[in-house]
Amino acid sequence: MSPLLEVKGLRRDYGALRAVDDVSFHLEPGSILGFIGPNGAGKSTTLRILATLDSPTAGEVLLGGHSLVDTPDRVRPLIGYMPDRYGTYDDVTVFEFLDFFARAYGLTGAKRRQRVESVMGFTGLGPLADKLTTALSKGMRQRVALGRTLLHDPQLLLLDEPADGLDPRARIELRELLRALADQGKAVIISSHILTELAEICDTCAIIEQGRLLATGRVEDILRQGASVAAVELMVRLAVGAEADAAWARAERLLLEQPRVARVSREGESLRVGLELEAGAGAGQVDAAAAGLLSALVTAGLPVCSFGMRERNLEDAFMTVTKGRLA
Ligand SMILES: Nc1ncnc2c1ncn2[C@@H]1O[C@H](COP(=O)(O)OP(=O)(O)OP(=O)(O)O)[C@@H](O)[C@H]1O
Repeated sequence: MSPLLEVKGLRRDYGALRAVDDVSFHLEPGSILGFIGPNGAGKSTTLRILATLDSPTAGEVLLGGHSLVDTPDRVRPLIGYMPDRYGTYDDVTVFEFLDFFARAYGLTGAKRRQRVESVMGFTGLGPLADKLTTALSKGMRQRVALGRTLLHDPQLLLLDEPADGLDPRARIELRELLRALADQGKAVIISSHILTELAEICDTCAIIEQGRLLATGRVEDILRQGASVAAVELMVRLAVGAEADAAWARAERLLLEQPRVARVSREGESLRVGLELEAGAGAGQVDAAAAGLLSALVTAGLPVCSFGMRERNLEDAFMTVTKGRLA
């Protein structure tokens, strides 16, 4: 299948700052690309350029074979862009809001009504048609924003941090909507720093840091790229109250002093540890490294109450690809 979108050597300078630096990737119809990076990595700038709202300093973007830079008017009907801050207007209902934007897209008469109703049906907003947009929950406002993006039936969806601030249920629902859109043949780019969310929804992902793409490819391949890190999770019973923070900091320091420990992050009462191994290390070497770590921790007096290997996730791969500099 030929790519719907081809991004070649994209660059964007703001004065001396290079916000996007030689970014290249492509996207096929029906696929979902996760655009992963920390704050300030260049995700929004890239998406704004793809939405024709900003111009690149250098590079080329082709959408359906047409240049986005030279012929923006030609490609705009193919693009649906949802910015990270989406506004709704006071005193308008869900129907009025969508109908207003459908008019702005040039839809008229029965076709407009049919499109608005179809979008409300798809996003599950039908029962809320007469509700004021300001009275909706964040998850529902998010759907209104997504609905607005879909009114003109675009081929490429650019969604900037759409899962940000949503509760787990709203995220799952968003994921299902995006999957359905991909099944309809639309190409989707979704940016986020919620890595675990992206792993479940995306076919491919691109990891960006300081404007540069560090890795692109299928999620499974990216996971494999960092395969020289094994993930261990351990629970420790530490002091509570005033002493707690110091006790956790001591535990993290102790872990980081151990050979092969590449990184440590705290998740509730657990510590997640990345163990660095030789490329291609077998199960025996992983087990030996884990046993060595457990023995050292117990000897050092850390009250470990559970210890086990965990499946690697996109976060582990991200940490490997970025060498943990972004932790
Ligand atoms: N209009 C602008 N003028 C000057 N610098 C800008 C402008 N827009 C973005 N930048 C800078 O470019 C870099 C990339 O910003 P960008 O918003 O693309 O990052 P991001 O990955 O989307 O991060 P976030 O999740 O925080 O939005 C940052 O250093 C930012 O300060």
